[in-house]
Amino acid sequence: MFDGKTLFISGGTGSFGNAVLRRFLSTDIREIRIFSRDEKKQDDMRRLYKTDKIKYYIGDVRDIQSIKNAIYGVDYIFHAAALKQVPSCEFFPLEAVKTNIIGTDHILTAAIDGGVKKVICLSTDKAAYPINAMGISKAMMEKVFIAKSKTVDPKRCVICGTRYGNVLASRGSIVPLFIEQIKAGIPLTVTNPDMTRFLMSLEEAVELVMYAFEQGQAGDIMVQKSPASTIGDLAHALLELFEVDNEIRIIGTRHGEKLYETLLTKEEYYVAEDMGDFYRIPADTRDLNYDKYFIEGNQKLSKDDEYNSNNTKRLDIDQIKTKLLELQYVRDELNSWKQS
Ligand SMILES: O=c1ccn([C@@H]2O[C@H](COP(=O)(O)OP(=O)(O)O[C@H]3O[C@H](CO)[C@@H](O)[C@H](O)[C@H]3O)[C@@H](O)[C@H]2O)c(=O)[nH]1
Repeated sequence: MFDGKTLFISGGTGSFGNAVLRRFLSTDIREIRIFSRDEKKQDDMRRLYKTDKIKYYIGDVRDIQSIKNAIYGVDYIFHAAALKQVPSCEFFPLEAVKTNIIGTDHILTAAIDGGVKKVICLSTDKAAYPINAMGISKAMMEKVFIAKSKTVDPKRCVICGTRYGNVLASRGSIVPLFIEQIKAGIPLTVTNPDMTRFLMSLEEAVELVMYAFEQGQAGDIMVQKSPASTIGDLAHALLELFEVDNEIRIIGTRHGEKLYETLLTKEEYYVAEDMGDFYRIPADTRDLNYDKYFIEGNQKLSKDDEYNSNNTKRLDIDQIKTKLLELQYVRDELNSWKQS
């Protein structure tokens, strides 16, 4: 489906963008446009990939003109640009509003005007029952793309999204931090050992976006069924893999953190379509004339549960080790550790 097509990735210099590139570079895709703010990271990628298939665009989703300048001839968009760190968004919530909410509207407006055929917006479990500024801004982002998807004929442009949990070993996340601490011989800083998180690999995150690309209809949010672990078990799994016994230091929950994450709220679980390895949360297609719809009320709501990191499949320490060893990054770190 991507043969001869041009794909635009906002926030394309991040872990997700690089994983998409690894998947597409050997295909017959015509062009991949990396759109981001950071010229240094773009330059690093230019040197790494050394291919004409990738074109680099400096711009910011906060500035719609910079998107318009880069969107001519684009067929599809993966919209990954975001402020994604929970603690920093807690201190700078307006920055999250500007990038995650208004930036998404800019991407969608430019996409519709520019004749883009499909846009996949990446969201997070933290958008479900959100309690922190990052999650609240992502929840609003979802509302923005669902509303926007109704303003355009899907034959012209389909707008949909994905929601996923913690991506193992993504930049700035807990696995690289624990590995750095192990290598430095210092205590592993665990916020709360009983906290649970959904665990996905980067490849699974790309798989979910590809699934949304193939199956997503206007306004859909696609969710991948994922296992979870406690943070305490994750720390122990890494200690066992590296065969070390660093102290585990409990540092307490950080600003805006939840004890567990939700991928489907109770209300969504009720309407979601089970698609095997995935759930599809369809957009509510009713209009504002609610009196037409009174018989469609959600009478069954109370009997169904939500889908969260406490009630999904829980990995034990051995299973976490197996999952970690699937990651090239962990294997590389482990090899260089064993050689040193
Ligand atoms: O020193 C630390 C830092 C974090 N944690 C814990 O590790 C887990 C994961 O933390 P982190 O890797 O920082 O990710 P999250 O804050 O859960 O957020 C990530 O995962 C989300 C999906 O849930 C994405 O939306 C975010 O962009 C991404 O940063 C959490 O339970 C933290 O409490 C520790 O135990 N010790």
